[in-house]
Amino acid sequence: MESTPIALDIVTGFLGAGKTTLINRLLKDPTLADTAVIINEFGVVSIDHLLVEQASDGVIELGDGCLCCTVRGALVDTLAALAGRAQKLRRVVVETTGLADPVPVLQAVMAHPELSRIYRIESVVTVVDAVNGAATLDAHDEALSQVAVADRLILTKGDLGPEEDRQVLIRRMATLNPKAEILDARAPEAGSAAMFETGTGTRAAPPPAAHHDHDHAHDHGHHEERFQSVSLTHDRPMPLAAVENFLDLLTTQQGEHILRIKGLVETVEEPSRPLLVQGAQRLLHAPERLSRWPDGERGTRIVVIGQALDEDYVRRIFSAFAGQAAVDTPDRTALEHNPLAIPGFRA
Ligand SMILES: Nc1nc2c(ncn2[C@@H]2O[C@H](COP(=O)(O)OP(=O)(O)OP(=O)(O)O)[C@@H](O)[C@H]2O)c(=O)[nH]1
Repeated sequence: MESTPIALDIVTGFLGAGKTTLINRLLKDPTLADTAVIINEFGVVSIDHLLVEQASDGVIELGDGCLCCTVRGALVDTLAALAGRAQKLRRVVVETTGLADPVPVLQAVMAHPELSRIYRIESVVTVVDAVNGAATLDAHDEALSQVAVADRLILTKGDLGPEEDRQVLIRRMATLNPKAEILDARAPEAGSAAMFETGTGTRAAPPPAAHHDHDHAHDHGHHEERFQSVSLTHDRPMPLAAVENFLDLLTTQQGEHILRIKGLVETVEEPSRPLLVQGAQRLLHAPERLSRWPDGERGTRIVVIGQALDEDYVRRIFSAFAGQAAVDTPDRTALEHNPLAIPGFRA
């Protein structure tokens, strides 16, 4: 007798749109108890998996690189291993990086003789941020593709921006993908298993790519080359004010190049409780205090992902605020007093 296939759901959406936040809500839904979550990250310092609030054995982190490019093989291996191991597993949720195109991910599973038998692709859920969504769709083909292939579109951050802009974005999303249901992240279904249940049963085939008619690999090319990921680390506590000033200066000076900021900071004020800092494009979210260090390891680790980002400048201002003044780098006091004192500063 054939056993029931495991539901496979893809949660995608541009950098910082709110994928992890949504998955954390989902994991609290009791009907999702037999669910494994696979997380793929872009950037050498891994933070995402630390932020998914679940016993670590339910959450699997895939290595550095983009799921639709370098780590596709790792996903296939992970899915095969999960199927072999877990008798009770009913659903696997894959959170892609913000830059991934979900189509090649679906194709990899469906083209695999073994996996296509074990897994039933249930849905592609794309998260869109109401504040940055319009600008993101204008600037990044990846985001257009993610919206176009979705079964469900979840609109986040409706609490942050004007309702009028949100309505314009909803109309645009509906034009890009008339078949997908659009749900506000505040709706109860958005944080439950119902989000994945599209009512259409097994997808017969992966959806067509948004608007490319040429080879995927050539289309969006190599994310590792087009986007930079800068990892900043510091092993001593930093004053809260220094962290805030660093983030302010970073977004003021490099804002147009920044796609994502995410990090855990050890502060002088409360070293035992890490400060979670987050930003998406120019939007800096209010920092959050976590109750403990997720992996027990203290120290600051911040990832900045950008396009045409001035990496050297980012490192210099971080060093200055972290009190690691390098030769030629003014110290924090001088910077706070006069940010223009940074060597290489460009308006
Ligand atoms: N106010 C508000 N903030 C939100 C909402 N959804 C997400 N955020 C915040 O947005 C920031 C980014 O959210 P994440 O869930 O980490 O985004 P992500 O898509 O997983 O990010 P990447 O994995 O880096 O691409 C965090 O600071 C969240 O708290 C929302 O609906 N409202």
